Amino acid sequence: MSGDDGQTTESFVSFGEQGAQLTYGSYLRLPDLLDSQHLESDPPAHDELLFITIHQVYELWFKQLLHEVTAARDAMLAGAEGGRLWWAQHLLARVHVIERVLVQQVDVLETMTPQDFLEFRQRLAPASGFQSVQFRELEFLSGAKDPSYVRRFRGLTEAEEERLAERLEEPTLWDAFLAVLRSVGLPAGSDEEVSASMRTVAHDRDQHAAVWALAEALLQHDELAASWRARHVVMVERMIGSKSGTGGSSGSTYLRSRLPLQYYPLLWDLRSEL
Ligand code: HEM
Ligand SMILES: N[C@@H](CC(=O)c1ccccc1NC=O)C(=O)O
Repeated sequence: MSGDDGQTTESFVSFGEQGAQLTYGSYLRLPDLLDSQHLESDPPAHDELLFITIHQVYELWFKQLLHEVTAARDAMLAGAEGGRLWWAQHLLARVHVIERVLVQQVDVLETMTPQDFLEFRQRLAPASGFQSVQFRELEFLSGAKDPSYVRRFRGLTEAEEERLAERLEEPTLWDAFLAVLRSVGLPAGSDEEVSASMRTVAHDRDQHAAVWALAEALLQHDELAASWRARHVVMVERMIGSKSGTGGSSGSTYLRSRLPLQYYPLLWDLRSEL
């Protein structure tokens, strides 16, 4: 801004300010966000705020991951001729960074001792992470569709039930990858065909650089999901040992049974065939 004396003075210049005045707090809906931590314990257990905050942060990142993985899937479904494989790859690279944050975030919750967790743990039953709809949506969208998880959910709202049913219907990231293979003329009708096509891709990276890069990005996503499961179960054993879970499962025994899950077994098998 130029004053009468010709000197430029520091001032807050408004730009693009139209209609209602946006503020930091109103844009980010902070009144709602910061009023969403309600403790169950009474008198309040000191560590329950951390427990709630961590879970809410996870759910926000799950929402972001669903947004990114869905867009990557759609870009891949259009095949190589869609011209957006670079975009899928770009988004999957972001997905990996977020997933690393999710694994590292366990460290924060692990600063809680088992004694401090037990101050409010009994108040949580029958709630449990098992009921995280977005976590299950991510598994389904990635390729691990298992309708039995929907049947085991308790207390789903109608909207949540619909979201899960839709995820069971719609194409997965793996379906989208098969569309990419077909779009470059590689057969992907059966597992054997997919494996043979992947050997072709792996042995001719000059020709198939984009497809190979996407396969590696899927494998990275799979590996990071496995890292989260492994990190979570170790934290669980540190917190509750071999006790059963508030969600009614055997606890760490159940969680360990999920460690071998692979979203893309054919991409892992390929390693033995190269
Ligand atoms: C003190 C910390 C934690 C403990 C002791 C714990 C314990 C457990 C247990 C025992 C289960 C098995 C289900 C049950 O019977 O309850 C479970 C499942 C689960 N938890 Fe946690 N958890 C903790 C923190 C977290 C955090 C921070 C998240 C992040 C969202 C999370 C997400 C999940 C998910 C998604 C499942 C379902 C896993 C599956 O079905 O494969 N948990 N947890
Ligand atoms: N299932 C845990 C409790 C727990 O961690 C939890 C409880 C309510 C909402 C989310 C949770 N997080 C992960 O399971 C337990 O058995 O101690």
